[in-house]
Amino acid sequence: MSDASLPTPPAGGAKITKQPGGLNVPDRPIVPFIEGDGTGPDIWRASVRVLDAAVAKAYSGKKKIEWMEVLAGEKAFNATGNWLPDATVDACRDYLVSIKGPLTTPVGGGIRSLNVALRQMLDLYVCLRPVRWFEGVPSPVKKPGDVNMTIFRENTEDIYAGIEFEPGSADAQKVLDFLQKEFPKSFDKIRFGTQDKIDAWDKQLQGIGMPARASKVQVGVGIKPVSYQGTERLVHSAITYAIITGAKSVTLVHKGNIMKFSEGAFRDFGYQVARESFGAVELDGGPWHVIPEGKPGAGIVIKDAIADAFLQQILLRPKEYDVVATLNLNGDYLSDALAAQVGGIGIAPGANINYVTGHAVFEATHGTAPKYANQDKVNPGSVILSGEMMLRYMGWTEAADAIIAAMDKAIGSKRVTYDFARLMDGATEVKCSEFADEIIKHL
Ligand SMILES: NC(=O)C1=CN([C@@H]2O[C@H](COP(=O)(O)OP(=O)(O)OC[C@H]3O[C@@H](n4cnc5c(N)ncnc54)[C@H](OP(=O)(O)O)[C@@H]3O)[C@@H](O)[C@H]2O)C=CC1
Ligand SMILES: O=C(O)CCC(=O)C(=O)O
Ligand SMILES: [Mg+2]
Repeated sequence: MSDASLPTPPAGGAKITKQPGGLNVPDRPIVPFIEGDGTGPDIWRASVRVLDAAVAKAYSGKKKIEWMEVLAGEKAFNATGNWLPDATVDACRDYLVSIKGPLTTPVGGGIRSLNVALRQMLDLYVCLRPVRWFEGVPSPVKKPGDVNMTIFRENTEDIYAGIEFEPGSADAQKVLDFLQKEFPKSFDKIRFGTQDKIDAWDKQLQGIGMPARASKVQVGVGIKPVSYQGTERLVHSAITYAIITGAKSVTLVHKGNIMKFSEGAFRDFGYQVARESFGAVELDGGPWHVIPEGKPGAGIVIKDAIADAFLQQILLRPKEYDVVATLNLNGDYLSDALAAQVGGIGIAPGANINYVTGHAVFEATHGTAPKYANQDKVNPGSVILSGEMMLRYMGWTEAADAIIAAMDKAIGSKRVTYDFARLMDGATEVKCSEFADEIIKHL
């Protein structure tokens, strides 16, 4: 590990710590931040000014965040030769609460996702992504105000666990050989798992005039673990959140008709958690459940939906859903789709949280949007609202409320970044930094 990766704790700041029932937040907490790749630096520069201004205004200078930069992604690699230095992970662990910009992940080969790695290393099992509409934001749907959902995406399991074997590699062949020996019926379901099957297919192709090919076995294999404990902690968090916020329902979104023992298990585990931890009972013979009278959250319906149907339902009948609990990959797709319904991922915030240890890393739903890097152009709203979630998590609700109110007014002023301006009648396009100025003006 190079020394360049070691952060310098700001003098005068103190650590946030976990205490029973919540966090202990000093008046000058040290909060590590990762600037991010691509548009990350532009967005962070704009966002940090809004967060600081909101805190200064809300507490008249009595409270202040002491920011501590930690390196990850391209900036870390250039400075240290390491994409995700241990010192960065250690800082996020030691200081409990941190915030990050997006980090690039190459498609196919290359490094695995640093974003996913950080979530796994800190066991941040909930990816919390609230989706709401701000008055005036242009949207492709008729009634964007009907969308008010909170996604609880499982953050540590599923295909994102990263247990994958490269097509044509010796390891992939080992896995295929194991399946062939131990689970021959399952192996037989792999359409092109043996040379015989490939040759037979090539022959069919030649039958319709295609030239002969010398193709080999090349099967990429991924493993999709879904455990009871992983599901339990996610669904428990979602139902608890529904109780605290007075939500009407929690919907378990899965593709359990096809992936019976992974996504189907998620649904069954979810209902089990509802019954065993919250006393829910079957509604009209099941499978939906309801929390009965006399229990906290009485009346909350725990239901489920198959992911493909759910994606059309959220467009047609969004009012029927509020808290959503789902697996890692579904949650990834759903977050962007729902964000688009309320105006795009320019204002889609998120948090990765372990409610047991208190560790939390706040980050936008969007990625690095590399084509706009260093143009001071994109919407900083997602990171600003992720910061708002962070302030709320820290108990600094006055500052968080001030940001929401100012964001509302800034959007109302129609001085907005390109993503909104291109769809909003009578809007003036402003830069990323200028949109931050607009929010600060309304604090
Ligand atoms: N948590 C993380 O750090 C994440 C990282 N990534 C990584 O980011 C990289 C790029 O991913 P990509 O698939 O292009 O997805 P991105 O989310 O980075 O960008 C896709 C499109 O979304 C719009 N967009 C994104 N951010 C903003 C913003 N702040 N304001 C306004 N519009 C925005 C732009 O749309 P338009 O073109 O219409 O203007 C952009 O072209 C990949 O390496 C990916 O792995 C992706 C997601 C999350
Ligand atoms: O890690 C990445 O690069 C992408 C992750 C992602 O899309 C997400 O978490 O929403
Ligand atoms: Mg995503």
